[in-house]
Amino acid sequence: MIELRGITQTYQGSSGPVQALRGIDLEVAAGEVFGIIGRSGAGKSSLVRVINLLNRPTAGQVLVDGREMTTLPEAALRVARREIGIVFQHFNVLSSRTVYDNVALPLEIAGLSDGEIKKRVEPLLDLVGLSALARRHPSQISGGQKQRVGIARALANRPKVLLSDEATSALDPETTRSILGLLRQINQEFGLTIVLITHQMQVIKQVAERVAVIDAGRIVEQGRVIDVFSKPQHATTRSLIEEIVPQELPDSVLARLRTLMGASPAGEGQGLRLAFAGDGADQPLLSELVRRFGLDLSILHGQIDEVQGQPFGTLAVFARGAADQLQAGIAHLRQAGVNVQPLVQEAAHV
Ligand SMILES: Nc1ncnc2c1ncn2[C@@H]1O[C@H](COP(=O)(O)OP(=O)(O)OP(=O)(O)O)[C@@H](O)[C@H]1O
Repeated sequence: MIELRGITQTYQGSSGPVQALRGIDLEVAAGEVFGIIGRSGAGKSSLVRVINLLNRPTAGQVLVDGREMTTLPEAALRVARREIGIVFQHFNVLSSRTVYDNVALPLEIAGLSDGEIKKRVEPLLDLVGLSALARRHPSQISGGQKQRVGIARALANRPKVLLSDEATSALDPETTRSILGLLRQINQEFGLTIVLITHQMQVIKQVAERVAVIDAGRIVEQGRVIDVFSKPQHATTRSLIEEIVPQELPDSVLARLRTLMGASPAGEGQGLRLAFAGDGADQPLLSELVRRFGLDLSILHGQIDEVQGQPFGTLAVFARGAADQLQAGIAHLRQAGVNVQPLVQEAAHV
């Protein structure tokens, strides 16, 4: 649906050229929810402006639905832009217009009659849950409701792609969840392709199917969200994931680990970090360790979450038992796809 080939964007800064995008290649398939994540300054805004055709890239091609956009003349570009709806961080609703009139605006610009506009706006307000608030002004609704207006307005021209540019960054976690849920619903009901640009891993975790990580103007990693989360390759990806699944153990847990280690004979007790991701994570692995290998397990710390309906997270445990059984138990976990790391260094740091 969207294909970016070798996109570069160079700005003329006050102290020389700034290379904001350095050869971006990306493919977003029709009907998918694709996330692009990066830290401040990574090039996200520059990329948004290229995808929604507000900026022509310095080099490279943008194809939407197979059509090359970068070479279109201005007038054709304005029409093509209607195929890409966009939702902004600060909602960009017009305060002088009612909720209804905000959603109607792009249709007025496109020249539809009042009757046609009504036929489109009413179901959209229904979809985003704002029918009862149609006559209110933006000052009379909440931030989450404003973003719902933004989403309905973005859908008014029946775009093929919805671009979400930090759409939930100004919202609290609960409202973020409800807006992301709405985007997911729209994706599933209408098969609309959604591209989410964000700096929040939480957003990627909640709705994206695939993700690309942008860093210093380059895509440094991309793939299925569960794969990228479970085996991050790049330092930036790892630090972004750290925000949702912290790897560092609290001092109190480390102290407990040290006590348990001190109380076990050499080789018969081991602190372990178990990282679960995707398939196999829901097997009764811990009870197997107890039953089959006769191990005693103390759970020290843990955070198991869900990514695309699959368990994801880490568990820190202290396992005690005969040395050979301990090693056999660890091998069993690894065979089941659990990433097992000994907590040796962590314990030493207490
Ligand atoms: N118009 C411009 N002129 C010169 N440099 C620019 C311009 N716009 C962006 N840049 C630079 O390009 C780089 C990428 O900026 P961009 O705004 O795309 O990043 P971002 O990931 O969106 O950051 P943020 O999340 O902070 O908005 C930065 O180094 C920025 O300073």
